[in-house]
Amino acid sequence: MNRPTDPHLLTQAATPAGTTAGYMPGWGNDFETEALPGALPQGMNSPQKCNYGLYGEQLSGTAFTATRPERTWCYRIRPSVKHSHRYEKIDLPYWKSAPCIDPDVISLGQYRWDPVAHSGAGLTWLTGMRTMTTAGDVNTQVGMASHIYLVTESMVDDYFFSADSELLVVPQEGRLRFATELGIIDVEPKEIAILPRGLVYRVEVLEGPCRGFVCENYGQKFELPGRGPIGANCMANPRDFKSPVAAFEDRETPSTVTVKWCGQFHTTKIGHSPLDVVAWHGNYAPVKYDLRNYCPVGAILFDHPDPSIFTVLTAPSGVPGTANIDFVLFRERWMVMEDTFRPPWYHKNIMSELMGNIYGQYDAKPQGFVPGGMSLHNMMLPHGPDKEAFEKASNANLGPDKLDQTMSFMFETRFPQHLTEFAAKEAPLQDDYIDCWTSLEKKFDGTPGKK
Ligand SMILES: O=C(O)Cc1cc(O)ccc1O
Ligand SMILES: [Fe+2]
Repeated sequence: MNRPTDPHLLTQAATPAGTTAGYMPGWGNDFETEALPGALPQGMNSPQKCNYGLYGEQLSGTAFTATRPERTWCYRIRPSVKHSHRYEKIDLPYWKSAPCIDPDVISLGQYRWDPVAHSGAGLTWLTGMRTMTTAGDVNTQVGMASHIYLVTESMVDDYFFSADSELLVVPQEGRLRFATELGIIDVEPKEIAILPRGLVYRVEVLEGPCRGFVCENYGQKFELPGRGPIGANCMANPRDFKSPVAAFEDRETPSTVTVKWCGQFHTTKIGHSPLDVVAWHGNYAPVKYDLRNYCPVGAILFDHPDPSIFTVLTAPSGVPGTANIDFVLFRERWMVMEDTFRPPWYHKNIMSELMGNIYGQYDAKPQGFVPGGMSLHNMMLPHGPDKEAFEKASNANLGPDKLDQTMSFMFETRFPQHLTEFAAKEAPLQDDYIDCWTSLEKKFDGTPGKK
C-alpha cells in the first residue's frame, strides 16, 4: 500500500509494477484494484458475505443488455443508498443544461471570447462552473454543454455526481485533484480527465487559481475513434490512458452529496465520506490522458486534411460517422505540404465547432484567440483564417515548418450550440470578432494566373 500526498490521506492501493504511481494503464480495460489485501472477491461478484464486512455494489454505465456492458463492481464500507435525508433542490444558476434557449440571445453567428477572468470570489467546482453553450436535450440523453470552470476553493465534505453526463475536463490553468469513489486523478494543463456519469467525487485545488474547459456529454460515452486506413498506431494510443488505483477513506463526518439530475441540482446529507470504496473491478472508471502523448498524423505531400484526423475521442450519436461530440486536438506538429494553403480552409460545416485555446497561438487566428479563450462557429456558419493568417500563408516560402507552442482543441457536435445568457452578456465576448474577415479583399480581376 502507498499513500498519496492527499490532505485527507486516502488509503490507496499499491500501483501495478512498472506503471505511473497511482494509476493503471489502458483505455477501457477490465481493471481490478484493492486498497486492502483480499478486499476483492475472487472468481465471483456477490459473495454471501464480503471480506472486511464490505458491501458489494454495481455501478452500471450502460444498459444491462448492451453488447459490451460497461460496469464496475465496488466493495465499499457503506452502500451508496445510505443517505439520511431526502433530496433538496438547490440553485446553481450558472450551470445550465440543454435545452436552454434564451429568446433574447442570438446563437447564430461567429463568436469569440477572451478568457473569463477570476473574480476574486471563492468558487468551487460546483459554484465556479459557467456554462457557455448547450446543445441537444439532457432529458433524451443527446447533445452536450460546454463550460468554463473557475475554481479557487476545494470542496470540503461536499461531494458531487452527475447523473446527466460524463464530464470531459480540459485544464488550462492550475492543478486539480478529483478524489473519486474509484481513486484519485490529478490533472494540470495539457492533460485531460473523464469523469463517468454517476461517479461520486470531490474536487480539490492542488494549485490555484484553476481555469479550464468542460465538455458535458449527455449521450453515449466517449470512445477511441475508429482508425480506418490509419491503422493501429499514432493518434491516441490506448495504453496512455490511466485509471486510478482504488483509494478509500473511512471518515465519519457530516457531509453533503450534490446530484445533477435532468438539469437540476439537489443535495442530500450523509454522515460519512462516500469515498469509501476499498476495492473495485470493472471497465467503467475515471481516466486521465496526457495530451502530449497524442501523435498527430497529417498530410505529408500536399493539401489540408479534415480535422477529424486529429480526433482524440469521439462520442457516437447513433448515426454512424456523425458524432454527438468529437474531441479534436490541434497540437504542435510539422507542416510540410507543398504548394498548399496550409491553415484551415474557409468552410461551412453541418457540425458546430466550439474551440478553446490551452496555450500558444492557433494557426488560423494568430491574434485574438488567446489561451483560456473560446470561439464558436455554429452549424453552417462560414469561418476560416483571419486576414493576417490568409496573407501570411498565401505568400509564405514553403519548407518544413514546425507549428510550435500551440495547443487548441475543438468540441464538435452534430447539434447546434446555443449561447447561454452568461456567454452572451457576462463573459468577455469580442464584439469585433467578425471584423477579422472584413479586410479580406477581392483579388479576382478577370485575368488568369495566381494572385
Ligand atoms: O475552424 C477551425 O479552425 C477548425 C478546423 C480546423 C481545420 O484544420 C479544418 C477544419 C476546421 O473546422
Ligand atoms: Fe471550422
